[in-house]
Order: sequence, then C-alpha cells, then structure tokens
Amino acid sequence: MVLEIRDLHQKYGDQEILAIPSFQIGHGIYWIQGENGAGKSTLFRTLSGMLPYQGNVILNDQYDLKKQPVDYRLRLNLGEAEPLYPSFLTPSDLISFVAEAKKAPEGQVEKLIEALGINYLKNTFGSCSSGMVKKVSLAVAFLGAPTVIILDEPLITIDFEAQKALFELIRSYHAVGVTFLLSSHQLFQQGGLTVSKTFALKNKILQEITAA
Ligand SMILES: Nc1ncnc2c1ncn2[C@@H]1O[C@H](COP(=O)(O)OP(=O)(O)OP(=O)(O)O)[C@@H](O)[C@H]1O
Repeated sequence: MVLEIRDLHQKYGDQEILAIPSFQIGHGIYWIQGENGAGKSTLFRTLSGMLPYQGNVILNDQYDLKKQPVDYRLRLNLGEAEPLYPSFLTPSDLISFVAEAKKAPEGQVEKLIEALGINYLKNTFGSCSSGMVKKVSLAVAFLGAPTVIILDEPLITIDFEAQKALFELIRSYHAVGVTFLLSSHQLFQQGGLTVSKTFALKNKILQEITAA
C-alpha cells in the first residue's frame, strides 16, 4: 500500500472532525470530495504531520508518521489550499530552502519554475499576486522525490495556462510512480485528468464513490 490509515481520530477541542477506521490506497490519482467544512484540509494537514492525531498513518508499508517522521515527511508533500508565507520572504528563498530540505535532484527547481511560469522570484511574497503565491506553493509541493503529493484545491487562483501545466506535471509525476490526493470543487475531468478513484469525505469518514 502507498498510504494506509488505521483508526484515525482528529478533533479540534471537543469537536471530532475525522473518525476513519480504515483507508488504504495503492498508486494512483485520487480525488477527495467533500462539502465546505467536511474536513478535507484537516485530513490533508493531519496526513502531512502538521496536526497531532490519534491512530496510525503509514506510508509505503514502512514509514509510520509518528515513528519515522523524517523518512515519512521526505516522501509526502502537501500543497495547501491557501498558502501563507511571511511577507518579507521571496519565492526564491522559499524554493531554495525547501529544495534543500527535500533533497531535490539537480535541475528540478528550474524545471518546475519554468513549467508553472513562475517569475518575479526575487520579489517578496508581500508584493506577489495571489496566483503567483499559489504557483510557488505548487512548485514546492513537487520538490524532492515524494511518493505522495497532496494538493488541496490546486486550481484556485491560477490561470488556465498554469492549470494546464499543473495537469501535465501531475500526469508526468504519476507516470513515474507518484500518488496524488487532490481536492477540488472544480472538475478535474475538464482539464483532461483521469482520476483512479473518487472518495467523499462525509460524516467524518472517507467513502469511495462509484461513477453513475
Ligand atoms: N484550526 C481550527 N480550529 C477549530 N476548528 C477548525 C480549525 N480548522 C478547521 N476547523 C473546523 O473543522 C471543520 C473542517 O474544516 P476543514 O477546513 O478541514 O474543511 P474543508 O473540507 O477543507 O472545507 P472547505 O471545502 O470549505 O475548504 C470545519 O467545521 C471548520 O470550521
């Protein structure tokens, strides 16, 4: 299994958001749907190790997020729905820092910058457009050699050209073994992206949706 969840419980205060007894996925591109507030971002943040949780999350049948956090985090990347970076930082600073932390292979940064059409690398985030901030966050989500890339609402704020480039990146990384978890209120099919399975996050659990 690429990713396995066992008995996952996630709460904010007394409010339980997730109660997932079991969830397993192999290699593929998965679309996670859910109404506003269903808990998609909470699920993604939990799987990325940003929130404490109860239960087990295991990557590649061997890396437990709690027991092998460094190995796990090297292999799972998250692109947040509405990324926020310190306004004094530049995209160039952020990308270099993450590329080093994620052990990005030679030339990967340049390819991603070119593919997503990122310019103004030396301007601070404070002066970047929201679409540019989003493109940088997407580039960062592809850095290193992840086995899973989670993209939370990847299509928001980016223009049509960038959406096309993103779909191309997803297809090419998927072809070399990367698994994707994507959330979107828009339809991926319109961009020509074929998803392996669709899941709905509802009533705290993930349930597979079969196409009508
Ligand atoms: N930091 C937080 N503290 C307390 N409650 C939170 C926090 N973040 C989210 N919530 C609540 O948890 C629930 C799930 O929110 P989450 O953002 O995960 O949903 P979502 O499915 O991503 O929604 P959307 O489609 O609107 O982005 C909501 O009821 C939300 O109000």
